[in-house]
Amino acid sequence: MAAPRTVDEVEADSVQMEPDGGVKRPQFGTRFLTDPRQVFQHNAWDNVEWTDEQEAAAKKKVSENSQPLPTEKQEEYNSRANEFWNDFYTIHENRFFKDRHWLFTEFTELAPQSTASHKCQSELGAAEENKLHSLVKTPTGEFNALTLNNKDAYGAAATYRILEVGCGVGNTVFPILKTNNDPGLFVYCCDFSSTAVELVKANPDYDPGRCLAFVHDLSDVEANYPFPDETLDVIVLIFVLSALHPDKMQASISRLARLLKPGGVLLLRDYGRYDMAQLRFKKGRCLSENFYVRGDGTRVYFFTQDELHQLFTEACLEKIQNMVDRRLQVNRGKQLTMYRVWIQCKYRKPICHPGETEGKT
Ligand SMILES: C[S@@+](CC[C@H](N)C(=O)[O-])C[C@H]1O[C@@H](n2cnc3c(N)ncnc32)[C@H](O)[C@@H]1O
Repeated sequence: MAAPRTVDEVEADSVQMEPDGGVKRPQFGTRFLTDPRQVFQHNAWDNVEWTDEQEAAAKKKVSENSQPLPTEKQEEYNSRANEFWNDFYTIHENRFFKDRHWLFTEFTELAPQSTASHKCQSELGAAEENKLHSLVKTPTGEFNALTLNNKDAYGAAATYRILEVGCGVGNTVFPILKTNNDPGLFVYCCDFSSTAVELVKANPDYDPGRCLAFVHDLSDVEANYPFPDETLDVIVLIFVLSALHPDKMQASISRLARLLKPGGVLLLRDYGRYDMAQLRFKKGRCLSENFYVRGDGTRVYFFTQDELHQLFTEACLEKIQNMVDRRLQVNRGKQLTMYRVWIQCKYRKPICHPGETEGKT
């Protein structure tokens, strides 16, 4: 039986969401705690500096709880990973994660009239056109039925294509569809939990003319996507890469990089090393270094900025942003302080101009 997660573990930044839930919230990193006596005056403080003692205590806590579980147990969590997430969504349905309202201030690529995209479109020209026409032919396997039944749902005519991987019940997808009114927008979203994908499709805001949700395992790098390589403007990974086994991360990111157009961007927000959620793990939950299994069987890794940089650059993507967000969240009612550590990255697939590669080895 899955143990319920506490709301403190919610990655959704729900605690610091603006009261109006609107999209005009300030960017992260703008509210600083200068007077410690004011700590309970706001829900959250940005760019909190950790003391050396705090860092050392975190390191000690992590090393105390780093005895890995036996191989058989590890194998079970690996092979049944999607079942544990199915159970999670069967219990919580769409009530656990909150809509990501910070998306548009942090990732302007998701907002309407993103200039990067349209520049990208015009630069691609004829080669891109050819790819568009192959959109409805390419998919195989489970996508064949979809192709035959619902050709328009593939976004063949779109001018701006976003893919969200590990979309859960749509807390990123639906805000994008609601906020971004670009008529050329098409949003693909996938998750390896069929329960989550069913919940996305059952949402009244799910519009097959603008969106396609499908079951897909990110770590299965041989599996097809319902569109060809080099056709996406944006890929979004929100707290999903951390759910993969560390051994699968590199191949998965490299596979995703192939889907991006030249000039397309990959956006990520995920757990950072020594986040409160990591420090709360007790003995017997560690799978390997900085990788844990929760009470409900779902897994989570805690990244450093360097590790993510390595994964993206190895996939031939170039850095636009790689920042750590150290936030002090405050539960004013309970007078509790919680130190959160998240990492936010933007990496771009380089645009290779004709002749640029000549002479390079
Ligand atoms: C922490 S939740 C985040 C959900 C969503 N991105 C959001 O922000 O609300 C992680 C999601 O990743 C999905 N996931 C985990 N491993 C995956 C994999 N190998 N392939 C596809 N989805 C995966 C889970 O089913 C879950 O929906």
